[in-house]
Amino acid sequence: MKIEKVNLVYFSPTKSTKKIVNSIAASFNTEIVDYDYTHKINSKDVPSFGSNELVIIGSPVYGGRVAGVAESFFKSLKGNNTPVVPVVVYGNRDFEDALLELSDYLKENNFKMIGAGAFVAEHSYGREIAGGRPDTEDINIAKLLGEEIKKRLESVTDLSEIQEIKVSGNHPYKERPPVGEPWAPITTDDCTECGICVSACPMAIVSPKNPREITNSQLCIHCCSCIKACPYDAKLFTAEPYKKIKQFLLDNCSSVNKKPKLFI
Ligand SMILES: Cc1cc2nc3c(=O)[nH]c(=O)nc-3n(C[C@H](O)[C@H](O)[C@H](O)COP(=O)(O)O)c2cc1C
Repeated sequence: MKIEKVNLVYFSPTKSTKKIVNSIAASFNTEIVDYDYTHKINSKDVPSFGSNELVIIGSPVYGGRVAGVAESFFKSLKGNNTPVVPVVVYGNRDFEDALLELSDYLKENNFKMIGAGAFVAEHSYGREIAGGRPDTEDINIAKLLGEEIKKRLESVTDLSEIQEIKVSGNHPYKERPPVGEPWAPITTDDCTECGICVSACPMAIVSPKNPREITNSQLCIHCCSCIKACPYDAKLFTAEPYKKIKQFLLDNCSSVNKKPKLFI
């Protein structure tokens, strides 16, 4: 069957998910439409897709699930017997139920899953955990997934000829952590007020007037986009919950680097 367009739809505060979905699309020599929803995840303006389009949908894994702030967005995407490749990107701990969850939302909305993947990237919480990922090997594996999907689509005349894919994960999904006391990054004296963090924050809570200030800590999703974007390393987390998670990650997830997992 002929694919007229490839759509990339993703939420990616620290840009690893963006890299992976772009690499999967690399082998398609057709129109590629980039729907980067990182800075408009609460938008009601959500695209719907036709049966001759391929959609590659990506989310980071937060707590073994699809990023919570993006859940409603992913649920609102509409297909029309549209081939889809759901992708989750995780920081070398585990992706648990995230890929199953994402694929469930898409199947409920008239998408047909023809391939899927869970990829590893540097953990948002620090370079010590899977630093440098996705690396060349990860990118090549993402490209390979794209090539495989392309071949599969080209080899059939109708989507019904492609067997639906099963991914790993459990029902009910892992519970999201309870909402505790809010915590947000602090700013050190190295801040030059350049404002890069203002544009990096997907929740728009770094004050444009004073980038040292977080306007609403309750909205902080701890994605680390401001921390990673700062050229002066002037933003960091010092809160206790962060320290605990970071220590856990250093103790358990920093020595053995996991491989991407493809479902094709
Ligand atoms: C709040 C939060 C929770 C996370 N939970 C997990 C997790 O459960 N398992 C894991 O391996 N990585 C986890 N990570 C790491 C991210 O999934 C990983 O860094 C991912 O590459 C981020 O995607 P992005 O670069 O597209 O923003 C978490 C990161 C954050 C910020």
